Amino acid sequence: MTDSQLLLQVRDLTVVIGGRHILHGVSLDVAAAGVTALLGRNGAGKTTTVRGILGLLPRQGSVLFDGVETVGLPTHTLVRRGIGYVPEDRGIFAGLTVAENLRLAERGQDPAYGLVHELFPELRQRARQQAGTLSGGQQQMLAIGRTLLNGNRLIIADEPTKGLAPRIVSEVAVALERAAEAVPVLLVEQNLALVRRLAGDCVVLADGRTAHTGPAAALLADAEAARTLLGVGRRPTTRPTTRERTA
Ligand SMILES: Nc1ncnc2c1ncn2[C@@H]1O[C@H](COP(=O)(O)OP(=O)(O)OP(=O)(O)O)[C@@H](O)[C@H]1O
Repeated sequence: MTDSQLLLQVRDLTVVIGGRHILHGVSLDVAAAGVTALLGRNGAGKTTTVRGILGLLPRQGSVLFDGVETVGLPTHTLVRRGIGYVPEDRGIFAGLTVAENLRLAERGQDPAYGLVHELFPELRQRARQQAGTLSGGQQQMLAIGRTLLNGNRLIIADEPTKGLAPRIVSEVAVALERAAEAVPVLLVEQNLALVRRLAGDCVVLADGRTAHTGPAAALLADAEAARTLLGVGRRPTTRPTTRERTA
């Protein structure tokens, strides 16, 4: 991929919290279109990477967004430059209506309600509903829709399907698919079926480092690599069969 096809280039991102190195030099690229998945076992450093990219944690290294260095810039500047964030807890206001949640997210003169309602008609239909009474999938639509209001150029979504029932996961998959048609997405995700469906490239972290980068489909088709890097699938049995044991 050429540099011009890359929207985000992270190099040697290091995060130290309370004297402990959490990230030891993460490097990753996010393509200027589609979904790039950020994968890894629990505790590998995915959320810390996202928070480091956004400047929510003190970090060192380089984060180029559209070719411009952003390490050293405050989070609000990054947000103004066009990075939308869907945090793990969704960050919506449960006591406010859908319309109020969207209004609070407005920035600038011309919020893109047309795009948001085109992608997520339910948000228009449920404009007056309290956000806390939406289903988990609808809440994710609201959280994602909110990031599309402001002409963002990249959406970072942190485990949007975590804790959701399978039926709701499919709703969120559709929401992400629709969003990614409009804006590139960096998706932190543990649900590999969803990754297979949505992601072009993937980056795998292990122990605060980049352990693998490449096409998501190739990694997920390689059972041994998926097991080693992601801890999924069963180890091939090495125990002798009954016949071998009794021979
Ligand atoms: N504020 C903090 N203080 C100390 N240690 C932290 C802090 N935040 C994260 N860690 C540690 O850093 C490591 C990486 O955490 P992180 O949440 O980034 O992993 P993750 O890959 O997102 O995991 P999960 O899939 O479980 O959400 C873990 O060992 C975690 O305990």
